[in-house]
Amino acid sequence: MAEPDFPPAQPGLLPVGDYLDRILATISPLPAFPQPLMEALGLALAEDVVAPISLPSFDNSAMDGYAVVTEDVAGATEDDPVVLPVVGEIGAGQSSILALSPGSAVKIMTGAPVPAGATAIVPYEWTDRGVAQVRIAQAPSAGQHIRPLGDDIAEGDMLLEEGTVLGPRHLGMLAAVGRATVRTRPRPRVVVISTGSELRDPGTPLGHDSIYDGNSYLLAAAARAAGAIAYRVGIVPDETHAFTEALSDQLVRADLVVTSGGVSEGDFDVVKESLSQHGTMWFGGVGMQPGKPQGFGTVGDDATPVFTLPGNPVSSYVSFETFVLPAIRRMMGKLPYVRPTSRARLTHGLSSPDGKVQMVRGLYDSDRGGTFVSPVGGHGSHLIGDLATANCLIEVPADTTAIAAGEMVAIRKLDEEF
Ligand SMILES: Nc1nc2c(c(=O)[nH]1)N[C@H]1C(S)=C(S)[C@@H](COP(=O)(O)OP(=O)(O)OC[C@H]3O[C@@H](n4cnc5c(N)ncnc54)[C@H](O)[C@@H]3O)O[C@H]1N2
Ligand code: MOO
Repeated sequence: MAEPDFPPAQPGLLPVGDYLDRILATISPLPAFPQPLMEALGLALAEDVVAPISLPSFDNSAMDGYAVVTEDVAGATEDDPVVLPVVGEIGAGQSSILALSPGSAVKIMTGAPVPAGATAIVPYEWTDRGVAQVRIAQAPSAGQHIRPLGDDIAEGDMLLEEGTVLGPRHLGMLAAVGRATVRTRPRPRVVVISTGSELRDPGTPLGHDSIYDGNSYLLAAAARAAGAIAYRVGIVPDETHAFTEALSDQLVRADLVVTSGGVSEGDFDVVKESLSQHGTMWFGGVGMQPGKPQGFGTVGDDATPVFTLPGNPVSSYVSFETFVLPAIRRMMGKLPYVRPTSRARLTHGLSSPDGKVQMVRGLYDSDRGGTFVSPVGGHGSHLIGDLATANCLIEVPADTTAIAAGEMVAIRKLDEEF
């Protein structure tokens, strides 16, 4: 990874776009290597794939029937059928009969190689299905039901360009042309650590002063949904040595680390305290609400990128969406890095702080009249119930303080593949 290039502690808020640009300039795509096809599902190709063979790789029959010479059966009708001797049978996977002599027919199955000299296939339905000889009651056109060599793919064709994200149909085609492996960028291993002495694991008793650790699940699930391999490390208490130890233990298996909590101004903000010693870590305010307090840098011998996200659940999630998701996609070589925006009509007016991009949780719905979006819940960054109801973020620009109902806004659809 490159050295992060951030301004020294600056008085104002760093604009969202500047912060993201600096993050992406620090992150490098992971080295590519050949992977078996089934491991490559959802990964970006790191090579151009050229067809090593043609498909079909030989002329073959599209029907179960008889291979014939078209001229021999040109006059065949229901009332005046043509009768030909059947000189053999070819199944799929058999090339026992290499050539057909005029005046005869060969039984042939779907997918079987068409013998040289045959110019059409007569389907069973046009015949009496004879074994020693066959009665043909309809004339095929030249080439009928023959799938010619190279009809689909020609050897040397460009099949898939570098950067293509491989889906089931791509993998099917790669296998069909004989590729067992493809060079792809692997899934980054993302370690998620949540900090806070008030946190408890779901399924354990809750004290009157404790809360369940929702964030490590939220962030690890978001990392997995983004294509990463997510390791959810349990809770680390607000103690500097505990955090430092947990981090150094985890670095061996991490391509990227995400922490939650401990980055604002509190007396127990251990993440900031522990990592501030690192020359490459930047902590500061970003012009976004929720998600103002942020930290990013690289740590350890391998310069592993670390994102320290704010602890409020909605802030953590919005920060992940805005900064970590693009970093994971860059590591995977998946373009675009940033989730695209689309337009929707606002059903209710909303207000927004001046000088910060506001990420409002929204619920969109599309019908023939267009896409409409309603803000969900309030501004509070603790409102995880509302976050779970939302299916998009409404992005309000930093210089906009109010938007009236009926106006068009930019939304990011959270559950859509891109
Ligand atoms: N004096 C100031 N106080 C705060 C400021 C500020 O500028 N000056 N910024 C506020 C903003 S904005 C945010 S966001 C939070 C960020 O705080 P931290 O990152 O230090 O997070 P914590 O204090 O540890 O926790 C905040 C909040 O979130 C809850 N939390 C934490 N971790 C989890 C988790 N894993 N699962 C569920 N909930 C979690 C935690 O209990 C707190 O309620 O700081 C503001 N304060
Ligand atoms: O910016 Mo904090 O992230 O509002 O809640």
